[in-house]
Amino acid sequence: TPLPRFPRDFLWGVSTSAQQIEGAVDEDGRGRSAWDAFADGPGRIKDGSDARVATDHYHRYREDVALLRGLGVGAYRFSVSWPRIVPDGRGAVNPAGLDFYDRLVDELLAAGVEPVPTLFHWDTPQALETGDIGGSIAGGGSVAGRGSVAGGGWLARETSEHFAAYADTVAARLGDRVDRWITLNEPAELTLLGYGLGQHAPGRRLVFDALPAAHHQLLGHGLAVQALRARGATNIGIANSHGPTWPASRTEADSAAAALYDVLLNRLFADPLLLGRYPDEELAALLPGPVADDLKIISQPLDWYGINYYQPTLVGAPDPAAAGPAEFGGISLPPELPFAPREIEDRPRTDFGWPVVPEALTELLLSFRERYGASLPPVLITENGCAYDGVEDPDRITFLDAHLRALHDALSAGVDVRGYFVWSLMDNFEWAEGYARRFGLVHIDYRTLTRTPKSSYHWLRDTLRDQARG
Ligand SMILES: O=C(O)[C@H](O)[C@@H](O)[C@H](O)[C@H](O)CO
Repeated sequence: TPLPRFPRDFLWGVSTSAQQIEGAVDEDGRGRSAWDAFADGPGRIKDGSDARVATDHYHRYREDVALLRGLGVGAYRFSVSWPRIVPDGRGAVNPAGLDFYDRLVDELLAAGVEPVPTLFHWDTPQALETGDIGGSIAGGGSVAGRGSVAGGGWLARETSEHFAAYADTVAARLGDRVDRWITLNEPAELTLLGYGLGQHAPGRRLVFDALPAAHHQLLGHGLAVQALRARGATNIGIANSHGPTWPASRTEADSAAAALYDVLLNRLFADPLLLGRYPDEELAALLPGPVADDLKIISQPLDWYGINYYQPTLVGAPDPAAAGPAEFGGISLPPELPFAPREIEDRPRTDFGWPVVPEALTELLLSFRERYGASLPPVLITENGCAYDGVEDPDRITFLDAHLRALHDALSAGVDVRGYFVWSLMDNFEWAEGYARRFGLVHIDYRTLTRTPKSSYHWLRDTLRDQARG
């Protein structure tokens, strides 16, 4: 059966991020990012690769914009590379970096595709992580004539302020042509995987001592909103990762574990923005700085709220009888974590092993309306997608079709959702998984960098044509 009809002004788009597609990491004055440094660490990336070339989008962006035009989407969510614009994360701006996004934005507008930049998608300038300035060097320490300052990346409050200064620089250059802005991508994942478990850059395994990185990202978001508004922006959102948390059983232990997981992965990153408070007093007490004042900055009203949805999480209490530390998604969890994610059974799985649960997207949106009510601005699904191999990808078509129906169910139930962005336009560098996981609508041959639209690309093009016919 054909897809239900979405509103005429529904925003259809696709998403990517700079570190995952651009390549050209040493070109035109770009500084080093935390992911450049992380990928240089042996065994950090499963297939031993790095993002030095990725899909070479930096040189092939015209071809990629032509693929967007061919798809018929109304918008393209990409990210701006902070180290390409401000190589050391603070101080000197790199004009050649801004020139690249000028060219990309002009190419998009000429193709009738709205540019939707994310200011930060995990590629923290390495100099902010290590404190080295004047040419980031892996491993920290200062070299004569180069100097060093407090490092620590998002563990450091300064990084929030440097982020706002960078946001202002980008808005000053692109604000005349960009209407819709995204401050951060998934602060929850960066906090958990980058600072908590060490699975992602910068590779810190601080467990609960990672919490300051959460607060400083949210503060950076708030300060960036102020900077964008000061430049006249009127259409600002964030792209937060969310998914329902299901208790593994009705036992008190499992319910408590699931509730804590939901606080740490969902509510810790939504409540401060939408309710102006942290979901838990004890947790808030662990955070550095004038939290109450910071919350005023963090909770400035947004014009819309972005949700990245992939899957629900089944959570139970750690199994005391378990032989070793709990594992989840190939990540060994620190024993002090009072919860353990469990595998969701009896569901189809993507080639990444993720369960396919479209109805959980409906559940998530209804629960958000329930919890945040009038504090929830219009919603955009800023990412949804799946990893499957092959140019012929019927499973991806089935996945997208089912999630669009689930989204339409939430719309019909009155949730104010205004758009949907597929992750991703093309296969790309899937972080610690390297190039082994393919999320694209367009296949990339990493030897020749040839782009080949997959059957899902054609399906989405026809679907959008059909929707436009109305
Ligand atoms: O959600 C994320 O983790 C990121 O935003 C993307 O960069 C990922 O590549 C995608 O989600 C697939 O995992």
